[in-house]
Amino acid sequence: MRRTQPGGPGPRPGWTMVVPVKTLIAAKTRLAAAAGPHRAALAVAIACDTVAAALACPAVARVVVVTGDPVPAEALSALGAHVAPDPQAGLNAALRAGAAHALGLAPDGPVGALQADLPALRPAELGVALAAAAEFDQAFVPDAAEVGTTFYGVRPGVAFRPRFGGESRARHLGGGAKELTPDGIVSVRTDVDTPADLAAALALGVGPRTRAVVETMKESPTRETPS
Ligand SMILES: Nc1nc2c(ncn2[C@@H]2O[C@H](COP(=O)(O)OP(=O)(O)OP(=O)(O)O)[C@@H](O)[C@H]2O)c(=O)[nH]1
Ligand SMILES: C=C(OP(=O)(O)O)C(=O)O
Repeated sequence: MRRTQPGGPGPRPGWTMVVPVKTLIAAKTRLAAAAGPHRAALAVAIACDTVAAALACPAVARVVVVTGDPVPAEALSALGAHVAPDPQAGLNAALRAGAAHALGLAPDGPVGALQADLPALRPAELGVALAAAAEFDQAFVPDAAEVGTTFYGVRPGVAFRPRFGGESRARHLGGGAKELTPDGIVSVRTDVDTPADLAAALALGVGPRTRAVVETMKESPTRETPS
């Protein structure tokens, strides 16, 4: 989906959000025991709720999903995301490929990387984070545990240098990005990797797709989620 400025030609100014989505066979392994046969469906649902919330944020002009898997590619493209191929060289390479794709779509816009595992994401809270990020050349939002990162973004014209993976908060700080922890962005920081994270996101309120898969997990713990 390509949004245009009301009354004006060309792409709407605003953030291009790059969202990386792993091949499903390798996704959400820390939820394998909890999700059983629903693990892949849960990964897709979480990514869909994340992308739907990002697309509903007025500061976001478009979302570029980077994935090598046709299943999330189809589901996320149906929501209105662009899809770029995964170079299959790890998370940061995928994000850099997505950012290059983003610059092809909107050469003068800010570019952000957003994790795909934020099922409780609220568009207004993402808007607070993006407004704060726009004040700095490079900025990031640490995850709730203050170990990893859920968002990293750069102003137009600034080199996009994501340093995700493991203890990425420290690497983003070391790379000179401004850490953003304003009030009112808890949903931007609530990433879901473990069963405890999923419980925290459910307490906050997840999107409808994640909610539906979690309900199926409770009702049919051993039967695969119907597609
Ligand atoms: N396109 C792409 N996305 C990736 C890659 N590695 C990780 N991701 C995504 O980056 C985010 C963080 O990934 P991880 O925490 O490493 O993986 P996960 O599937 O969420 O969880 P675990 O399997 O439990 O580690 C998620 O949005 C993943 O889908 C990659 O090589 N390519
Ligand atoms: C990849 C990261 O996180 P996680 O593995 O916790 O999703 C990160 O925080 O950089």
